[in-house]
Amino acid sequence: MDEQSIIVEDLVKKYGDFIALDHISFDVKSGEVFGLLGPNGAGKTTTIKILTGLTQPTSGKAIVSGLDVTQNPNEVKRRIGWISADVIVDDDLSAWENLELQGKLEGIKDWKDRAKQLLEYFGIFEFKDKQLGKFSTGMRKKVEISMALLNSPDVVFMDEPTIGLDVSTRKALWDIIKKINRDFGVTVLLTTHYMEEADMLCERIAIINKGKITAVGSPEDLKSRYGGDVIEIQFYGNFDPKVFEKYGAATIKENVIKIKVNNAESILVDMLKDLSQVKVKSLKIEKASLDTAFLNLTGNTIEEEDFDARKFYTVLRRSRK
Ligand SMILES: Nc1ncnc2c1ncn2[C@@H]1O[C@H](COP(=O)(O)OP(=O)(O)OP(=O)(O)O)[C@@H](O)[C@H]1O
Repeated sequence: MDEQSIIVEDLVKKYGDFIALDHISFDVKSGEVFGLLGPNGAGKTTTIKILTGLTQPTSGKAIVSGLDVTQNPNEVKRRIGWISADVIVDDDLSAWENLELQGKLEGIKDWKDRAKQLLEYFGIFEFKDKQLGKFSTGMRKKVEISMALLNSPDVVFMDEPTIGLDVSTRKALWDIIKKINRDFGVTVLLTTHYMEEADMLCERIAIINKGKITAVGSPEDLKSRYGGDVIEIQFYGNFDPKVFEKYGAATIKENVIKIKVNNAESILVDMLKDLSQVKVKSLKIEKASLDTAFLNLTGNTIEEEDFDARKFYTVLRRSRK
């Protein structure tokens, strides 16, 4: 299936003079898990807000599930689900009451059957009357996803779905996202600033930085196009760099040379003869990663300081309640 669930064309969003989205374009195929990967302030949330009809673009086109969001925001809202730290779930209500509220607010006639089906699917139906605030983080996420799937959406938007989660809950959530994508045929657009998450979860990724999309492709594609492997050789004593510089762009520091190549394994085979002429202390291969692709594309890494404290504490507060 190659039909597109989301089409973004030349989208611009300005807040006063500030350009939050600078002519971005990408599309998401039906049934795909697609990721917007970028640091804080890149424009990920702004993109989701436009696609979910929460804010208007300054210019450009945004089509979701065949409809222009700016012209049919309410119909689009009926066809999508949304999960984010800002989505309101009430910790004082039970899982069932939260679903009921969602069902009634959205005017979903068969909400009861659907809610039962979803809670059973996630294996938490027996806890339906338990107060949401008493759920574990993992179970709570299942309720949040059930709420997003209640209206049988075509597309689910997830804004930083795993922010603030511990590693094992994060990985469990990746499995759930993959499973709902497969079992319900739902298209998923998620935002993340975790490289590993984008790599593990997304069929395709758009790298977004300072309001611009710098590349779109599968993780493998981006790694091979922009990542590059690195061969690091440490020598005993002096060596002639020219012998190794011919294999790729090299950086030399004391008795260590790092050579950037496309495919380290095949280059090493060619290099064997040269290596046999010198005394090698150690040899290391660093395979291409999304980190190196991101660095090469944007000139920056997604640093820890990039971490969004506001969202993190929202999640933390909830999980503690
Ligand atoms: N209502 C607003 N008024 C002014 N500037 C805004 C507004 N909303 C967002 N911005 C700015 O637009 C830029 C993009 O913000 P956005 O929230 O889309 O980024 P993001 O990639 O989702 O990062 P985050 O994870 O921090 O939300 C940021 O520099 C932000 O400060």
